[in-house]
Amino acid sequence: MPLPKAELHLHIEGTLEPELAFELAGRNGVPLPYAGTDALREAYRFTDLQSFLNLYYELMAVLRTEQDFADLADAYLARAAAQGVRHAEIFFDPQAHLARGVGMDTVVEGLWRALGRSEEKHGVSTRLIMCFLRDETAESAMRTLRAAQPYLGRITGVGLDSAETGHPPAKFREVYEAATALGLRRVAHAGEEGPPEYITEALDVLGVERVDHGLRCTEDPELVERLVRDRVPLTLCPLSNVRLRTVDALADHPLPAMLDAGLMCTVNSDDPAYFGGYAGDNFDAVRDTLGLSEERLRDLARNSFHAAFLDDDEERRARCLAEVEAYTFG
Ligand SMILES: Nc1ncnc2[nH]cnc12
Ligand SMILES: [Zn+2]
Repeated sequence: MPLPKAELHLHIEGTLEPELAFELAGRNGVPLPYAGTDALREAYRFTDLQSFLNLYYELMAVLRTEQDFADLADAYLARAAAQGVRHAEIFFDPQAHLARGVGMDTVVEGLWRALGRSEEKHGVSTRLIMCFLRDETAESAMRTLRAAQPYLGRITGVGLDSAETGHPPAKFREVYEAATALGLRRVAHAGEEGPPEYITEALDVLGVERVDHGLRCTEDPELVERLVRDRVPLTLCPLSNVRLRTVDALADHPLPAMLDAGLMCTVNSDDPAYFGGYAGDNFDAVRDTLGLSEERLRDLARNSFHAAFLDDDEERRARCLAEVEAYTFG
C-alpha cells in the first residue's frame, strides 16, 4: 500500500496519456500529426518549459465534449488513487479550451462528471482550481473569471500557469483581487523558470496561499526565511523539473536542502503523462535518488494535507493525517 498523500499541483490536461489522446482523436475525428502512440511519446523530449507547452496545447485539440473531460479526469483519478492519492486539487486551463471553441460549461461540467463521483468511486476527494494563462492578457484572464462565475460552486480557487519568463505575477493584480472578492482561494506558479522576485510578487501582489514550484526561492536567503517563517507551502514537482531541465538531474534536486532549511515542501506530478510519472512515482523517485528517509517522506505527506484547501472539511483532513501517522513503510 502506498503512502497516503494529497496532490496539490496537477494539470488535468497534463494527464492526457498518448493512448487516450488517440482514442479521443478517433472519437472526435481530430487528426493528429503522429503515426501512433510510440511516435507521440518520441516527441516528449523537452528542452525547456516552452517546448513542453507547445505539445501540451497542441494535443488539447482532441478534448471536445463533456465526456472527453470526464474520461480524462476519471483516468487520472484511478491512477492517482492507485498511487496513494487521497485528495487531489486539480488545475485546468479554460482559456486554452475557450480559444478552440469549447465552452466553460463543457469543461467544468465534464470534469465534474468525474470529480463529483470521485470520493465514492476512487476514495479521492477533489477540488478544482482554474488557472489563468500568464502569457495571455490580464483582460483575457478577467473575461475568463467572469465566464466562470456561474460555475463557482464547483471551483475552489484560481492559479496562474503557462510561460513564466517575462510574465510577472503583478500583471494579474486586478484579476486576483476580483477572485478574492468572489471567495476564491489563490495559488500561482512562480520560481519554476522565473526569478525569485516572481515568488515575492505572487505573495505580495496576488496574495497567494501556496506557491506552485517555488524552486528558485533557494537563490534568495531572505525569501527562504520568509517562506519558512510564514509556513508557505511549495508544490514541488521533481520529475517535471528534470524533464523541463530546470534541474540538471534528479540527484541535483534541491528538495533535501529545502526540507533541511525548514521549507514546507510538497511533492506532486505537474503533468504526469508527459513527465514520466504520477504522484507516487515522484515520491519513489525522490526516495530512491535523493535518499529521503521514511520520516522525511512522511513529512511530505503530512505537509500535503496541511496545505490542502480542506478548510471546509476538516474531518477529512484529520482522517487523512491519521492515515499518514498510521502508515507503515513496506
Ligand atoms: N509546469 C508547468 N508550468 C507552467 N505552466 C504549465 N502548464 C502545464 N504545466 C505547466
Ligand atoms: Zn504546473
